[in-house]
Amino acid sequence: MSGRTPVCLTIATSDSGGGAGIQADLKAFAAAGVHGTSAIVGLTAQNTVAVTRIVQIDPETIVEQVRAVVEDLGVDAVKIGMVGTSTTIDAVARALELVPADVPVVLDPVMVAESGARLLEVEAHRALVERLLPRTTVVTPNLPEARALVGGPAARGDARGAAGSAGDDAEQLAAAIAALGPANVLITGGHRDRAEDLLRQSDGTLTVLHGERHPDGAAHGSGCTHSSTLAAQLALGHDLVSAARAARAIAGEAVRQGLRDVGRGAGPVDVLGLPELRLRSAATVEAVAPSVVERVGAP
Ligand SMILES: Nc1ncnc2c1ncn2[C@@H]1O[C@H](COP(=O)(O)OP(=O)(O)OP(=O)(O)O)[C@@H](O)[C@H]1O
Ligand SMILES: Cc1ncc(COP(=O)(O)O)c(N)n1
Repeated sequence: MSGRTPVCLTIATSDSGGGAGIQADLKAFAAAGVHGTSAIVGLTAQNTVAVTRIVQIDPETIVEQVRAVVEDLGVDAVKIGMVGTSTTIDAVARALELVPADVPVVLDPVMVAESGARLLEVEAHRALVERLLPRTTVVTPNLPEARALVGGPAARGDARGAAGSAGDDAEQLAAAIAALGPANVLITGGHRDRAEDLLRQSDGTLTVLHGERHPDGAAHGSGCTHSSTLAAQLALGHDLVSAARAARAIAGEAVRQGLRDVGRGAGPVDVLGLPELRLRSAATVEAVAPSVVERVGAP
């Protein structure tokens, strides 16, 4: 990577609760030390308990956001998150034509929220597979999303109930997804017993990314944080295996230190280490305050 600050672009949807989506992506970019930009394709009225409204942004505005970023700032890696509908997927596919072909694209095929709400219309599955997967450098489904990509049931409850074990079908699923066009497939392990990720590279090489599982952490936004960190690591010039290891480690840590005291449902991950930041900013304020405080007049 040259001396220029790397730029990452997230093409995704806003989470008003700040745990997932665009908000999680920009935090993950900042935590990785890259400049984050965004093309917002939709809005959710969402908190840690429910998603109560979803609105799509019009297709031309989606394309224009990507154009504005690409033409001026340049883009070193793209992350795609919740896209919602086939109309939006079509706009995202058109927007990707503005991104140079050698720029890596990480696709997190978001389908169902942690709180259970459906985030990708069922009839949009096909568009996602046909329009986005062929331009994808790494697709990062969790186990239920992996099953849905190859035509299985999409409901998160299905896979939560059948949380994977050593004998689950991640390897076969990764091979079947690879046949749909993405260069590499990374099946994330949040819904498996051991929180292991499985990376299948374009040459068929399989790598298991181990890490501690944090059952008592807070995981709303773990997938968004993972895929954005992966994109940022690629933008920084790291090879895919190193980037995937870093994404696994950082997402796991963000779950471990997740904000269980925020919201009544599944709390948001914390990729920045907010308690530590709070201490540091208090110390900074302490350090600069004497130089800016001037007492004028009598009490
Ligand atoms: N409880 C956990 N402990 C440790 N690591 C975790 C845990 N849950 C998820 N991870 C890690 O976080 C990353 C994201 O995985 P996950 O399977 O949760 O994605 P996801 O289901 O797509 O997330 P989301 O529901 O936010 O879209 C992976 O690297 C995974 O191993
Ligand atoms: C806008 C948006 N994007 C992605 C997710 C998935 O994240 P999670 O499964 O952790 O709820 C979400 N809930 N909302």
